[in-house]
Amino acid sequence: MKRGALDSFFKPVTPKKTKYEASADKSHHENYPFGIAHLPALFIEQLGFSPAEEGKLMNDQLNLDLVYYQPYIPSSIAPGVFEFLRQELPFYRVQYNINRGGIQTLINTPRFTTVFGVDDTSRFATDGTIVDAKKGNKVEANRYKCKPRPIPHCLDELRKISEGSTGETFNFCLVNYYADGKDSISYHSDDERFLGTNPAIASFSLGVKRDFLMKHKPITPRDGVAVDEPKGIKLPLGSGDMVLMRGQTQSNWLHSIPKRAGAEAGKGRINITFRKAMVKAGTENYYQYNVGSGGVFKWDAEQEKMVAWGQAAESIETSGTPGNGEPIAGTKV
Ligand SMILES: O=C(O)CCC(=O)C(=O)O
Ligand SMILES: [Fe+2]
Repeated sequence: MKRGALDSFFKPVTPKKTKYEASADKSHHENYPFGIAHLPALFIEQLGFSPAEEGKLMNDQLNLDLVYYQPYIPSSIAPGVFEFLRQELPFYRVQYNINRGGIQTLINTPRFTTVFGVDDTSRFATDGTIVDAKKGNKVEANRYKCKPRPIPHCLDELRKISEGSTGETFNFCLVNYYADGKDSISYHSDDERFLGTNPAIASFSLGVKRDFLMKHKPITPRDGVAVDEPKGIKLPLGSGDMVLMRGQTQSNWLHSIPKRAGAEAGKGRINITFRKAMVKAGTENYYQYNVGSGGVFKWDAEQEKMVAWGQAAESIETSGTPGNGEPIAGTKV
């Protein structure tokens, strides 16, 4: 008898216990690669209508306006919500071309991403079709080059609670999955014109703790006199935490999740941001950089990693890139 067979005789294989009871109900849409499970009832119950802790206002620095909830999602369910979302959502590893000084460079987004929603000029009818937000009629076939899809139930529950507790409204949900310490997002601000002035962004963290760094944009000297920028900020975002960025924050501050080394570096983290895009350029941009034109990835609980879903892995590596060769505003590496 082979050793493996002997082992499994004495040690029955017990499937890894998940931290949540999967719901049989799923959200469906023609632009989802697969049905997306509803948020388990226990999580909805535990989330309630308000954050686990009251938010701390951080507005004592120049042009900074943050509310920091530590945590927002109760610690009793945060590990389960993390595991659930990592397991159930479709993810992408987007590649695109940029043109730097005449040289084409292929950019590999250093994290998994996914996105749901549509800008304020449109909405999804109950049958999943996109209709004009004002007139309510089916939108012209060429309104979008991308394939917008509604926010699935599991994320929409969180969106509704976030709207209630922040007084803001959101029509987009972007999700990042940082598989390990090598995944990151470089310094940027979410100040695209399609978000309008002073956009509010609710940003949730789940999984391993990662540092969220903020620094003020360079201040142009006034009357030839240099102005010192305020000192940088480091928020060690833990599972369940939420940061609401609003007011002048995006137009004046940059933020990043740097790569990290160390014991926790092998563990995953999910970031969920709710935003409000005003015009269709926002929809095109978000799908271009968070879905792209490559393959879908899904969490494999046995291999404990994201694996190519439903198509040959090679086609992901060789797929066309969404970039148009021009330097593109709003790219976030
Ligand atoms: O992962 C995070 O906390 C930040 C993500 C972020 O800044 C973004 O997606 O624009
Ligand atoms: Fe950001």
